[in-house]
Amino acid sequence: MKEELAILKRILAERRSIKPEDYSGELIDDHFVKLILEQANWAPTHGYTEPWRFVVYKGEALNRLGQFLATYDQADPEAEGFNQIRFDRKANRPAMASHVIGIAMKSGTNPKIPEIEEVAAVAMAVQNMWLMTHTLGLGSYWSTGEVAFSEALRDFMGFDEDHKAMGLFYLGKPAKENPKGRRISEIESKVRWED
Ligand SMILES: Cc1cc2nc3c(=O)[nH]c(=O)nc-3n(C[C@H](O)[C@H](O)[C@H](O)COP(=O)(O)O)c2cc1C
Repeated sequence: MKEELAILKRILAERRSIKPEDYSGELIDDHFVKLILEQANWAPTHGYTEPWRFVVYKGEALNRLGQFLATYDQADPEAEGFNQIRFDRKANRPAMASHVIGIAMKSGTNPKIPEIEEVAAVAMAVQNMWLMTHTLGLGSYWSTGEVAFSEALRDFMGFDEDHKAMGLFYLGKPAKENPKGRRISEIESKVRWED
């Protein structure tokens, strides 16, 4: 038990956000991606709604995703202020990863389960994936920003109006050691006990 506790504490504290710029470019075997996704499915939900939905992008699909992200950011190359360098950076970023997992939430139909609970459940599924990637020695991070929750991303991912897009989960082999974690304040400053 003591050993399990030490391992769990270490995994939770040492999981880091590792971005595509810090991936080696090596590909991860799909088998590991499936392992990661299986653990996402163990996230808890209220009422077994299991609202998480994913699309895995790999290979050429990463370039299609990049084109979508760059075009969402700057649709018109003829527009004043169009920045080609920025466009290319956005377009090329997904292909720096081995896989990118598109995250969506399927809206529930049970009025007793408000959307905030479904969002929380999807976030727990993502945390499961994040802990898995870290434990497998892989790098990952949840990328959001304006596009993450857009109908445009939902449509690009091929989900209908019953779904909400919730961003992208980048996956790759880290090129270097994970950075040290940082938190702004101690847990004590965020907790009040009442007795
Ligand atoms: C819901 C969510 C969305 C995030 N979106 C972004 C993002 O768009 N860009 C980014 O650089 N990091 C994003 N992150 C990662 C955070 O920057 C990161 O978790 C934070 O800096 C703490 O670092 P750590 O994950 O290594 O502990 C997101 C994290 C969460 C939980």
